[in-house]
Amino acid sequence: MAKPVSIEVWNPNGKYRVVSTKPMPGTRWINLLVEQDCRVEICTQKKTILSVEDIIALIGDKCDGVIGQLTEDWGETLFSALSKAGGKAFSNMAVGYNNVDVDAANKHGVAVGNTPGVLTETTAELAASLSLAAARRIVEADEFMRAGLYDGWLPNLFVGNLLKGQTVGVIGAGRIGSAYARMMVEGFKMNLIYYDLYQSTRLEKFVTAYGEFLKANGEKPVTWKRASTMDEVLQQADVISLHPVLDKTTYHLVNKETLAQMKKEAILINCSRGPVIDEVALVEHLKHNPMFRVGLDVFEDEPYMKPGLADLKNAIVVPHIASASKWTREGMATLAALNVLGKIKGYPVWSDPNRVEPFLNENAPPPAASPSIVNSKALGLPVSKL
Ligand SMILES: NC(=O)C1=CN([C@@H]2O[C@H](COP(=O)(O)OP(=O)(O)OC[C@H]3O[C@@H](n4cnc5c(N)ncnc54)[C@H](O)[C@@H]3O)[C@@H](O)[C@H]2O)C=CC1
Ligand SMILES: O=C(O)C(=O)CO
Repeated sequence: MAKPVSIEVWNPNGKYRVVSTKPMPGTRWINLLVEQDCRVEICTQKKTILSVEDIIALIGDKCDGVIGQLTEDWGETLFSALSKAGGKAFSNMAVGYNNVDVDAANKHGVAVGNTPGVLTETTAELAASLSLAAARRIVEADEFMRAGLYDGWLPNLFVGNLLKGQTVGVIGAGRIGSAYARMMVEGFKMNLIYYDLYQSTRLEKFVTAYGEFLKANGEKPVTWKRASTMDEVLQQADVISLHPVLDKTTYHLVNKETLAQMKKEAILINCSRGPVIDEVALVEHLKHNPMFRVGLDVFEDEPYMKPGLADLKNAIVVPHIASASKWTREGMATLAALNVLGKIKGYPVWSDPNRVEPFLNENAPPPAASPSIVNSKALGLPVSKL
């Protein structure tokens, strides 16, 4: 069994043992645990993705809760090990929890936390950055400059797409998809078409109000449309950004057939999860459609890219950094720690995981609750009255 060797310990005499499988940004999360009598053990092993065996070794014989990462496989084996060690809580340091088998957690009575809300704007900003970079061919142009190829202004040099007046398509208009839509509509005066299983009334009201504002100022108003099928978005949008959860319904949502429906010069952005796109089909599509561009933060077989993707000039690729702002990453660590702490202390679960701001205020103690437990109903956990 591969044993993690390198561990940093805070408050060695704490009553509750909480393990974090990775060092996380900031110190507030550590202080909050230590103040509540936790011994905090942080795995500092220099190995990016810990195996199930590594994590079993970390859990050991007695462990009250674990804070883990989206790269780890939290299934039957780990929940069984955690439960045998007396553990009652696990939190992903992520809003997405497709790496977690929630049924297995339910079976072992382990609460599963995630970190919604705190990464909404940061992730949407990266999706917007990729949209702009793809539209204006910024990465290609940067490489051209650094290669010393620029020898003077030319009318046809790196001509890209104007966003103003074009249509932005959002698939999955939840927290992040809606934030991205607002940025693109307000920032670049794009019209919106979106597809989601649920209506996003707030988003629709925002676009309507902004359209009225523009009209009152003598400008062309922006418009919105809720598509009844995803195909409508694919066919009509000039920029399409993917923001759904990853589950059975969204696996390979973008594939050979759906790619063929998109405009030849469309831009496709993915800051959700890699397997939402069939990446082999995408590589083929990019090869045959040089004006089609993509901005990818996530990959089907992370950390790897499918063969050929890295060679394509019409693809911009970044290493899953959409939530990587200091405020967000520190906030994710705080929410993950408070999820675990809340369960250990027997606190109720916060009633609205879309409203986690009170937990992020550095100048006040956090509410006595777990900010977001995804299986709270299945476990019959009490809900906070706050
Ligand atoms: N690249 C990155 O670093 C990050 C990636 N993410 C990913 O983004 C996802 C979304 O996060 P949030 O917006 O906070 O979640 P959310 O739950 O607010 O939004 C997800 C939306 O997807 C919709 N949806 C579900 N199935 C669908 C389907 N078949 N077709 C269309 N829409 C569907 C839901 O109705 C919901 O509105 C996370 O689950 C995570 O996987 C989140 C943060 C950072
Ligand atoms: O929170 C998530 O789901 C992430 O992907 C982290 O960046």
